[in-house]
Amino acid sequence: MLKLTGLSKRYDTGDLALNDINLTVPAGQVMALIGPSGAGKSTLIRCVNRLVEPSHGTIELDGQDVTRVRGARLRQTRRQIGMIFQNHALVERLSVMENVLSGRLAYVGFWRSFFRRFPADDIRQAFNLLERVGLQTQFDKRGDALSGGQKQRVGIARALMQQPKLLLVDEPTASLDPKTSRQIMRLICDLCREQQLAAIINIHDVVLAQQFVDRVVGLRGGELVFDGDPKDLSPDILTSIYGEEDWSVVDDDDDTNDSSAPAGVDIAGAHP
Ligand SMILES: Nc1ncnc2c1ncn2[C@@H]1O[C@H](COP(=O)(O)OP(=O)(O)OP(=O)(O)O)[C@@H](O)[C@H]1O
Repeated sequence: MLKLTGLSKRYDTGDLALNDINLTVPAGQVMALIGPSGAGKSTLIRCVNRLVEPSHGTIELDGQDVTRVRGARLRQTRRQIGMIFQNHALVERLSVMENVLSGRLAYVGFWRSFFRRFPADDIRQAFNLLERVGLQTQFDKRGDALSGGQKQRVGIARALMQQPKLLLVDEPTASLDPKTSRQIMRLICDLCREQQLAAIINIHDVVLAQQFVDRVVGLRGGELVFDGDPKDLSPDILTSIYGEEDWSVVDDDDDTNDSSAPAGVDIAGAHP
């Protein structure tokens, strides 16, 4: 479980990127973080993995205050947080298997991993994860020989190799086609539920998020302006997050707008 209490961040430039954010994400819950550009989504994620130092407030992971830990404790904390990136961040010249095993780097140490001496259990776990993400037959392919969707699956398997308590996911579908985007969102959400991981997904595609996540949090100007069920994202609430827009206008070429959208909510075409 992740708990943020009174989390604020003011950058040296004077920008107040987060203002008194209070949030609890229980194990197994997938939360989408939405909001316009500059709302503070990346800052929140960076505070949690401690790439950015919060100005005020606390961050607790499974009851442990990780807000100001340093050195070995910071490394231990980061081990518990799996990251999935928009650009996959694979080592392109390494194989799929080597990329997945690199998720164990923080556990096995540099020299052992440098000589590729991973324990047999790690290799077994990597094969299991590759099977789970549908890449078991591609384990010896180089990273640069994969499609965008396949790279993202490797990124997911690598994050899970860490055996994290929390997943932080940054725009996982930004460069993917609509069908692959849905498959990747479904995979991430299913895995979080199966493995009882808390997850925060920073995502711009509101319709896609609504179809898969358990909860949506909306930020605007560093403030939390919505925290609720995806099906409660009404046009009024979307306006409170993103500002004035005619949310009922449907784009003809909007492939993600399908009948599986939550019933009773007019979210059609809600692509801010
Ligand atoms: N390193 C930094 N130094 C100073 N100000 C920053 C820094 N990073 C972000 N900001 C400011 O903090 C605010 C929140 O930015 P942030 O990147 O967290 O927003 P975001 O919601 O992730 O935006 P986007 O969707 O465009 O990625 C903005 O006003 C931004 O200009």
